[in-house]
Amino acid sequence: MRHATDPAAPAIAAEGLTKRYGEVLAVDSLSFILPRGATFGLLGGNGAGKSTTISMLLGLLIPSAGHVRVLGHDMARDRFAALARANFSSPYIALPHRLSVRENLKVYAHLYGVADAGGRIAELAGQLSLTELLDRPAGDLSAGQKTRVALAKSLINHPDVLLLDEPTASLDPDTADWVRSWLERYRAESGCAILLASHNMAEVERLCDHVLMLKKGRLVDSGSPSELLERYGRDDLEEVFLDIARGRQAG
Ligand SMILES: Nc1ncnc2c1ncn2[C@@H]1O[C@H](COP(=O)(O)OP(=O)(O)OP(=O)(O)O)[C@@H](O)[C@H]1O
Repeated sequence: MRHATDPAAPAIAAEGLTKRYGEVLAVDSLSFILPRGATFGLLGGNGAGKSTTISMLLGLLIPSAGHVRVLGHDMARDRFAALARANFSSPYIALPHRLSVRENLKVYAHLYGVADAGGRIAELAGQLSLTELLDRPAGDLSAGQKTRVALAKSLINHPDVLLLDEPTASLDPDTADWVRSWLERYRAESGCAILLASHNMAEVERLCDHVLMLKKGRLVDSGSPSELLERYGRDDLEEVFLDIARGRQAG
């Protein structure tokens, strides 16, 4: 049965979230709460469990143990109500290549039941400088252009919760900066909660209110960027990341 979304519920509440692949404990008892309107960074080295976590939060992977609530909905029992109000972007998910950008966005608009699909696509294309690309096949776009299309796809349903896996991974520095400014503005205007997995520490420092540091699937530290800098006695988050990755203790 679908339940109405509880406006007081946090965007995401994960409790004891665990994923085991045979011998590999990809995510190990991860608990956190992402409040409405906040931006959290999910950090960790290669294989730390970021993508596995995001997949479980979206209900694409069933946890081996633990629970996730998105906007108050238990993802094990009531995930469609949550998914209608959430969205995601990942560089690992390719859009159908032969469809044009517009056709791709239309498919997603219909999947999410967007009332004025054409209007919403035109609006996002204007905001994300995609208007000239709308009638090109998605497969012909450059990596950076595909990233902007993926971002448009992730916003098609005006989500309340946005999961972004490496949103600026293949963008040149100028376009990446533009996307970061855009995300900052979007969050301020929409009140959307964002969970951002990134290897770019400057990006995390700029966009995130709070950072979750994963190592081998475990949450090894967390705090606001400024709290982490102070705790480790560092000047930038990249140095904190290296301290944690290399097992150095906080100051
Ligand atoms: N389908 C799978 N089968 C077996 N092991 C898997 C599977 N998917 C992920 N893993 C393992 O789970 C662990 C976490 O992987 P995950 O992709 O979540 O890490 P990540 O933090 O997203 O890494 P990266 O930064 O490299 O993208 C890794 O040890 C990985 O090898």
